[in-house]
Amino acid sequence: MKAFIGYLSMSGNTEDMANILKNVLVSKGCEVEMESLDLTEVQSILAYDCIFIGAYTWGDGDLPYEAEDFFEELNEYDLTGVHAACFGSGDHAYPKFCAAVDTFADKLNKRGAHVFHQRLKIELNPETDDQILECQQFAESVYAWVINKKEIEHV
Ligand SMILES: Cc1cc2nc3c(=O)[nH]c(=O)nc-3n(C[C@H](O)[C@H](O)[C@H](O)COP(=O)(O)O)c2cc1C
Repeated sequence: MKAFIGYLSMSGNTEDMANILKNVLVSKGCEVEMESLDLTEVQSILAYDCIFIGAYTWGDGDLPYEAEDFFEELNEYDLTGVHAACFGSGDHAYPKFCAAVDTFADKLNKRGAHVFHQRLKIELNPETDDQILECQQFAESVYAWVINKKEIEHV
């Protein structure tokens, strides 16, 4: 399976999540490409078996500024057949916890992608054993979901 992980991270928390996801996927034998979302063109990620989109939340539940071009570009594509999963770090001190994760999941869904039902939201840095496990289990669940769906589609 080929996976793409695109993320935005200002202080490294979402990036640490992305690295945990990557390590699990690599351990499953996946080929993983990872890059900052402000460098990503939507066209270039359509061929992956699964795309992971990660972002921290800014302002009052807003997307990071650097995510806006990618987010707008999604409007130009039909994502039918694309498998996607969303993740990000946030802070419960703000009223709209990890709202950027939902904004991305909703947009991908509207553009026709299959979006994994669970959204991975971590408080600040994934540093406790429970938080790390949650990230690892998320990657494993998404992996199993994609493999399962692709097998069904190919029957
Ligand atoms: C000005 C500002 C606004 C923020 N707004 C939100 C918010 O609305 N919701 C949220 O969950 N976190 C919010 N955060 C917290 C960040 O999302 C959090 O610190 C996150 O861990 C940063 O991730 P990063 O290290 O990947 O950049 C805000 C942080 C700052 C500095």
